[in-house]
Amino acid sequence: IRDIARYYLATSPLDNIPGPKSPSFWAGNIGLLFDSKQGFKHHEEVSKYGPVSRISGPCGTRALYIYDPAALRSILLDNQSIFDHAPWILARNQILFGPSVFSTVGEQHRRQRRLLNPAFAAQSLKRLTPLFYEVAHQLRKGMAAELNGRAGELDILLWSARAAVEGIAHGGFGQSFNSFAKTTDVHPIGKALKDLVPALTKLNMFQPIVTYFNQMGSGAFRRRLVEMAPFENIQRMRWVVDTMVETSTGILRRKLEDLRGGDTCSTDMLSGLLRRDQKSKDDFSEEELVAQISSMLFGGADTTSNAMARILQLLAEHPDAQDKLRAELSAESETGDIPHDRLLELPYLDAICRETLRLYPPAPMALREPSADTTLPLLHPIVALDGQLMDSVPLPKGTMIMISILSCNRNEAIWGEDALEWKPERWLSPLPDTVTEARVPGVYSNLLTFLAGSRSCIGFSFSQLEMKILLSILLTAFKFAPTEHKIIWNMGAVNFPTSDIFDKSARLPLQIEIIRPS
Ligand code: HEM
Repeated sequence: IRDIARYYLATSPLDNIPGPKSPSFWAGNIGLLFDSKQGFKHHEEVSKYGPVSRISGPCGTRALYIYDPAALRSILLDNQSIFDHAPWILARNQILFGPSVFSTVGEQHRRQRRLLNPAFAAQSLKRLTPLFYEVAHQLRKGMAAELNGRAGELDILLWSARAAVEGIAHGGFGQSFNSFAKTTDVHPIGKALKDLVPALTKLNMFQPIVTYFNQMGSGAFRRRLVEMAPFENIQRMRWVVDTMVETSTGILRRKLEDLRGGDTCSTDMLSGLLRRDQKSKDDFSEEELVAQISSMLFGGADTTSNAMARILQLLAEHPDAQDKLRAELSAESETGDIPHDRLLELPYLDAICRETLRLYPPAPMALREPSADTTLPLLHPIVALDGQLMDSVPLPKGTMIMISILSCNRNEAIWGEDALEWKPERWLSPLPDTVTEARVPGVYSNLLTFLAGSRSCIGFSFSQLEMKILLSILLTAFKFAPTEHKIIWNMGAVNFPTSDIFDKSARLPLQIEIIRPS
């Protein structure tokens, strides 16, 4: 209690940094920044205070909102050992996935990334090309069957989600969840992955106590507590986690059986990993392997499907861009699927992907917490509340940091006055000097979409290849147009669209015409 009183009564160097008023003591600005309806507007409001601003975390705690490139370099690259996930996020991820890259730190995290990296290297990904084409053709066939030879309206988010889950299943594990089958045969993992983020959001109020929960008694005792909890959302979450564990365990067992049975041909990532693993000294334990499988399922499904749906919506709204992309793809695919190397070279396809992932990053923010007092350098100095110019910000240990991927990618000081416009053409000529000079620490094209450093997205090239293959098949088979329904993009850990049809669940209707029958 004394520590809590001291925190609220003491002044902090952060009090001198300008920032917005807190809309609520309990949720602070963080609540609004994650709010599905008001989140985009609040990001815009907060970003106006500059590339670093003081915001409120839960229960009136001090937090920072950051999109200054030098500060981001310090957090994500130069001092990443002191900037990691907050303990409660690691504890939550441990419950959701087990000991995977999402929940481990330090040497264990580095070892896991070292073991996983070869599976995501360019040569390994190239071998996934036929597997992704198989998924893309299944997607095209499924959509064409649903349209039954006529133009009609389809929920493109649903079809993108099916393709993304199958992409991980085929490319990641050499298996299928029957996502394109009639509903009764579909594996429940698709629904579990779709339910995970909404269920987590509804459990937000329990998140700060999750660290203590993880320290209570044995695993069996904690499991019993969860089973007895009289909350629908906790029971929904239990079903999601159980489904992920059962599915991942099943995937691993089947794969091990195949390899013991002499399978030397499978090119999926898990086969490659297990073949190498048999020779490695510090290889994964079975528990770690199951945890990585669950993490790949989660990390790769929702992000990629929402990104795909966004690209198709933009193409529907920009028929000129759609025609131009179709012309580029059609010219290359007259004799069949576009070969891997050629596909990655296509300039307009690449520009469409980069521009969409710049303006609409599917995961718009990331949270971090320094484990020691430190100072953040700034590329763009700010004027403090006492009138002084600050070119660095003192940062007390334990401060919640919101890295705004969204505001960094939309920063007009870097991208120019047209930063808020969707302009694929900007990628077809050299980028402005302000972009290169800013040295944004992203692993992808001066963008923060896939973050940077030791916790950058391990699947970013995987998702690029998968999306390009899906687009190459869809654009040459169908024409996309908007419907009369209004589409709203909602803020969240991963942004998602809803429309005014029936209810408020995630969907994105588009009008689709078949232009090349299979
Ligand atoms: C458009 C698609 C994707 C986007 C925008 C995206 C974005 C991100 C971001 C921003 C992070 C960092 C989160 C944080 O530390 O707070 C991340 C981490 C991660 N992503 Fe992705 N991702 C995408 C696709 C994928 C795919 C396809 C996979 C797997 C096949 C994947 C697996 C992961 C994993 C395992 C991590 C955790 C890495 C670590 O902590 O070491 N992601 N992703």
